[in-house]
Amino acid sequence: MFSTFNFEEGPPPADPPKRINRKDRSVKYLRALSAQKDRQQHVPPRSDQEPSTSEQLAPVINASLPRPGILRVMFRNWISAMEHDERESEPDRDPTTTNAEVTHTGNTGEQRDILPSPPIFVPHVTGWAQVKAVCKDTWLKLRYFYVSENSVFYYYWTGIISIGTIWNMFAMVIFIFDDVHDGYFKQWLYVNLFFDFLFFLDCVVGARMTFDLEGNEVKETTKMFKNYRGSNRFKLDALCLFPIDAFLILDSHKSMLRLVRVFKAYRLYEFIQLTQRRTNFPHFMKILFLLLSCLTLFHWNACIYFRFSLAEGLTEDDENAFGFSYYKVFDPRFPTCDAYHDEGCMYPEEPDIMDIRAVRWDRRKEMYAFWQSNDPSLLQKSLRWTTLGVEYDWNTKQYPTNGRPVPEELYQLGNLISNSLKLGDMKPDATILNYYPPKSALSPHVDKSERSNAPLISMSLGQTAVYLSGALSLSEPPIPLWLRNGDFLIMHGEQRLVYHAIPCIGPKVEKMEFERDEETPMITDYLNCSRINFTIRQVNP
Ligand SMILES: O=C(O)CCC(=O)C(=O)O
Ligand SMILES: [Fe+2]
Repeated sequence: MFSTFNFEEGPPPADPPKRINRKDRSVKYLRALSAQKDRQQHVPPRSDQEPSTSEQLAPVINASLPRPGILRVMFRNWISAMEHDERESEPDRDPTTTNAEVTHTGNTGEQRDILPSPPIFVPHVTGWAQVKAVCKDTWLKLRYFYVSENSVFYYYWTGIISIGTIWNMFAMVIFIFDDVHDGYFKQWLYVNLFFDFLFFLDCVVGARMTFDLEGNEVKETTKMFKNYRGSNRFKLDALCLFPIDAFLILDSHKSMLRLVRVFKAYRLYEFIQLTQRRTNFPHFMKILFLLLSCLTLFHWNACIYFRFSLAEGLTEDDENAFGFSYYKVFDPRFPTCDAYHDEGCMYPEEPDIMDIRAVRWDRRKEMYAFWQSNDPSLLQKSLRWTTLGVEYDWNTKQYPTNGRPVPEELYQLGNLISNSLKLGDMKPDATILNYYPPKSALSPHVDKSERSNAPLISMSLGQTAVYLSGALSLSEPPIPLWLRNGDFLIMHGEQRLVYHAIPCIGPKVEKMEFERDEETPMITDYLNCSRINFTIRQVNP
C-alpha cells in the first residue's frame, strides 16, 4: 500500500553485523550478507567448503519433524542463524590485518566446528503465532510509514483524491433539482461518505509527508506531524473534514453546504502539477485540464442560472422567458426576443407584478391574429396551453379557490366518465388544454395542485403521442403507452399522483390524417400536424 517505510525509529533490523569497525565492514559484512542470502534462498553451502551445521543436521531434522513445510523451513532458518552467530562470535583469525579466510592447517579436525548436539527443543509455531507476527509486522509498517512527495504512491494517491474533488465540484449542487433529490439522495450520500473517508486518509498521508530541512529529507514521525500541523494544507484539510453530511441527514435539501469541500481543489491542482512533471505529453495534458475547468465552469454557470430561475419562479410555458424551463432542456431553442431591450422578454423581478391574465390577453391577441392571418404556423409556434374554469397559475403552481365555471359540456363529460367507471360523481371546475406542436414534449411531473381526490380525466385529440406512465418516484422506470386521437386516460386512486410525461408526439411517431373540414379548416389543419389534450379536473373539494 505504501511506497516507502521508515524503520529508523522502529526496532533495529536483525541482520546487519553488530560490530561496525573497519574490518567488519569488509569481509565480515559480506559474509553476513551472504549468510543472510543463504537463509533467504535456502541455498546449501558450496561443496568445497566444510559441511555446515545445518548440513550435518539436515537428516536429523528431516527425520524428526512430523510434516515437512513451514516448520521445517523455519527450523532450518533457525539452525542457519545459529551457524551465523557461531561465525560472528568466533575470534578474529587475524585481528590486525584481515578477516579473509581461515587458513586450514590440515585435515586434523582441530579447527573444525564442534558439532552441537541435536536440539532437544523444537519451537512450536502455531497458526496464532504466525497471525500475531504478521499483525505486528503490519503495525510496525503503518506506525513508521512515510511518504515522499516524489514517490509514485503519492502521485496515484493525489489522483484518487482529485477524483473526490471533481465529484464534489459536480455533485454538490445536485439537489437544485427536486426530482433528482427524490430519486438519488441515498446514493449521493453514500458516495459522499466514501470520499469523505478518503479525505480523512489524505490527512493521515499529509501528516506523514517527508520534508526538506537544510538539504536533508526529514522522516521522523513527530517532526513530520509538526510540520503538517503548521502548514496551510492542514487548515484546508481540517475544513474539508467538517461532518456536513450529518446536517444533510437532518435537512437533505441543504446540499450546497458541501461547498466547503471545494477547498480540496488544491489537491487537484497538485495532481495537475505532478502530472505535467511526469507526462510525455504536457500540451495534451494542458488541453485536457483546460477542458475540465471549462466543463466545471459551464456546469456551475448552469446551476447559478437555475438558482436564479427558482428564485424568480420556474416557467414551464414560455420558451422566450429568461427563466429555466424543461421545454428548453428537452427542445432547446434560442430566444427570439431581445433580452436586453424587450421588457416582455424578461421575467419581472417581483412575482406579483406578473399578471397571468395580462399575459393571457396577449396570447389571445396572437390567436386572433392567427385566426385572421390564416397562417397555421403562427399558432403552432406560440400557443402551448390554455385554461377553462378555475385558472391555474403556472408561476406559483397553484389554483385559486374560485373562478369561472367550466363549460357545461365538459362538466357533463367528466361526470359521465366518472360514473361509468363507478368512481362516483365529480364536480369538474378546471380544464387545462395542452397544445403540442411538432417536436414538443411535456416533462415528467405530478399533478398535485388539485385539492380534491377526484379523478383526472385526460382526452387526446389529433396526432398520436407517446405517454410515459411512471410511479410515485422518478427512479421507477415508466411504462410507455400510445395516446391516439379520441383516447381517454383516467388517473385515479394510487395512479392519481404518479409521475407522467409526453416525450414526443407527431408525424415521426404515427401520422394521423384528418379529412379537411370545410367549416373549420384551421382546426383540421392544426390537428393534422399537432396534438391537443384536455384534462378535466376537480380542484376544490
Ligand atoms: O398531454 C397529456 O396527455 C398529458 C397532460 C398532462 O399531464 C397535464 O396536463 O398535466
Ligand atoms: Fe399531468
